[in-house]
Amino acid sequence: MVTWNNLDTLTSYAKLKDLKDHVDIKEAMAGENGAKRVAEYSAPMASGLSFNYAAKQVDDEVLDVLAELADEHQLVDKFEELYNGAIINTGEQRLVLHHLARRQLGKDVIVDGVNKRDFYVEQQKKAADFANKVHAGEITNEAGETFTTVVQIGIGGSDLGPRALYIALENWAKTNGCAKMEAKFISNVDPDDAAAVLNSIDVSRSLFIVVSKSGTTLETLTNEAFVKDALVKAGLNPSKHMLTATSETSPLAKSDDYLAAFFMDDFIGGRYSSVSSVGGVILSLAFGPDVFARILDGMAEEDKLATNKDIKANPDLLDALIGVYERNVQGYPETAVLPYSQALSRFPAHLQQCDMESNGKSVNRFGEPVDYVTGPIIFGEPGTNGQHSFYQLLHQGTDIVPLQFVGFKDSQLATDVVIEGSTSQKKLCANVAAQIVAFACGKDDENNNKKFEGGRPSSIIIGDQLTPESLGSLLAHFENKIMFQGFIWNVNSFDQEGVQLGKVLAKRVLAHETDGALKAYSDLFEI
Ligand SMILES: O=P(O)(O)OC[C@H]1O[C@](O)(CO)[C@@H](O)[C@@H]1O
Repeated sequence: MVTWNNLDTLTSYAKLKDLKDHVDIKEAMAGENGAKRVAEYSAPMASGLSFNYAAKQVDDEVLDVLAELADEHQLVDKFEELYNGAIINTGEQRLVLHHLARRQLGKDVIVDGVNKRDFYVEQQKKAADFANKVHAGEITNEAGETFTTVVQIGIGGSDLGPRALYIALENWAKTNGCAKMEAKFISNVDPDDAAAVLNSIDVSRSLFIVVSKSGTTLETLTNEAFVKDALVKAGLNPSKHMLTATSETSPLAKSDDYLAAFFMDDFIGGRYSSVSSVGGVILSLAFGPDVFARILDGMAEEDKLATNKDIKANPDLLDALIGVYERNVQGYPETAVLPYSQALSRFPAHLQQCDMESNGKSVNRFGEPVDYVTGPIIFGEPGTNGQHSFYQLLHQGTDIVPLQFVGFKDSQLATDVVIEGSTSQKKLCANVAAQIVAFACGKDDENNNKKFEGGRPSSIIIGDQLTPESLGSLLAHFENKIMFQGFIWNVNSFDQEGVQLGKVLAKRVLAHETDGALKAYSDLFEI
């Protein structure tokens, strides 16, 4: 049995606090010692990735105390409880089972007589069969033509993860002969979003997946109606073009308006649902079920590493612990995620939801206020574009922002040219290497304006190439990191009351049930 305690009750946390500013990264990363750290401070991840933390503000002494904290706080035992079906989501009294959708880990979890692993696998098979039939031309439009495009209608967790994964593999799939259908996404209730997507496709050859776990989200239901209207205006029968991915208890599940329905359940939170039916259907249609299965394999392999009690062999836990040291001991309020990979352009957006919706909490899992800071602000952009934007603040601003770089030795598409002695890929890699050292070591100058203090911590996840497997491992790494941080802060990372309030108020505005400031703002828009 594990015990759930606040971070500030731990002996190891008191010890950790004594290690504030213990490591001067500028000094640690200088000369041969820096080279030694790069070689030593590296934890293998799944799919050939590795987590290199040489430029983080840690040394063996800090790492030892972080290991003590992991033990004292029973972090790996808590993970075990989670995947074996304990009620970890205390706010909503729910199990947290997204790891089961990756088909591995733990005992069978039976709820109301249903084996949950079997349920998720069954839904994956259903999506695979459906996708295979669409690709084989066995499921067509009413004119007998094949479907060429699939459009996901969803928002938040029903959009960001699947979209980030699709973008990550879109061009890889084209180069590797596994691009089956083009995918598009409609999320915003701004009519320009749906209109722009509809204008860019042949609706008669398109499938639309209405993705909503609850089946009640205003934006998604509005966009569904928007698309149905376009189908009807084009003389098409919406029920021959629309699919749904939803929970079995949602209003969408009871409708006959869909060509097919795929299910998930309340035990997989929206932001952790990318490889449940929420992302599984569109990714299987876009790339084929085999590619989707490869993403799952990459996730499962990384999940296994997250069960290691040795923090140096558990990169997800180690990353989480270092992040807590930076947030709670060093007092850094943000973290930037900086992939040096254009294919990962939407990955930071997905992580923003995953991390901030999970750990942006002020009360512990029992509803009591906590006396320490919790989740950091997450933001990011792909490098090198970010370098020409907000890196100025990262290098010379008054706040220190810990950085999480991601980079690959090889490009995805293998189309490259040598210009002035190096390929574009080499230039990309040179930039990330240079940035890590520039942030850590800085640069002295007599002119203060040109002086870089350095001492700015970063880590890098590095791999050979972004493939379905490494993408899956990368996603699982961050999901697991966020989960471990939630355990450390003793918050419930699996509900999101903070985002529900806006939804309720918007409905009140539309129903004209407002007064005071809400009415005044509504009037500004003549609602
Ligand atoms: O899948 P649903 O039920 O439409 O919810 C969509 C999203 O709405 C939220 O509740 C808040 O935006 C997210 O957590 C969730 O991913």
